[in-house]
Amino acid sequence: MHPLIEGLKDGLVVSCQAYPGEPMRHPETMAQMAMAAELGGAVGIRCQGLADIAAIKGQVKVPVIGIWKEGDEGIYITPTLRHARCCANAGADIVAIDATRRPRADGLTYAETVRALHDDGTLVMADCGSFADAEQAVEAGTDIISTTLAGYTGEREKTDGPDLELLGQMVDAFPGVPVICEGRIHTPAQLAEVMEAGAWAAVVGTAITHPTSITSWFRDALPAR
Ligand SMILES: CC(=O)N[C@H](C=O)[C@@H](O)[C@H](O)[C@H](O)COP(=O)(O)O
Repeated sequence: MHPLIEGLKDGLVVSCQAYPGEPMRHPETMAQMAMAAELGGAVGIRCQGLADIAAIKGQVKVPVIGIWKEGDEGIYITPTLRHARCCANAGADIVAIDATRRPRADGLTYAETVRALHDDGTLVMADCGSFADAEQAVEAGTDIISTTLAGYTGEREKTDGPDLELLGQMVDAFPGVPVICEGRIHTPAQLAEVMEAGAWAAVVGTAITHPTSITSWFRDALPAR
């Protein structure tokens, strides 16, 4: 296994993303967020967009998992080989890509995309939405598989917390392949649960780095006014 992936074992990766139109959507702000997460013990940073990848890579020592989102429906997480190569060129140590079985905009199959990235020497993380996606990703020799898209592609119910069932299926079926649990881990207790379920590492985003969502969780606990 690549030492960089070995280094993520039993660790917390923090996803630092601000969405289009949001006040914190600025590479310097995201780099500050990433540095703060690193100080808190993150073993890796996941981030979005070429400017953020470059800014964060210049500031943190831990590995950077880069994605490039284009739109917000269909295949939008690093949708093509070109997007993935740009992430790698911007400095990402690992590039996460959509690993669903849906047709890709550049006409390449998922396996062809992974092959081209491996030929470049790029490590690939498969953002899966179902067990069948994970099977395809493993067959293609992907370096890391994850539950990132569970609940977002219509194949799995959107669970309140992390999709523990899918995580368990992936861990059982693919021993030897690092499985990252990502998506809706909102509390330290949930993080402990996914690690106990066999996750190689976990990615937490919203609950650490999205103050607008966190504020709304607290606001929703207030009495009606
Ligand atoms: C589905 C999708 O587009 N997920 C994105 C992938 O990068 C991000 O919006 C999430 O914040 C990230 O996966 C971390 O998950 P959570 O924020 O739930 O901890």
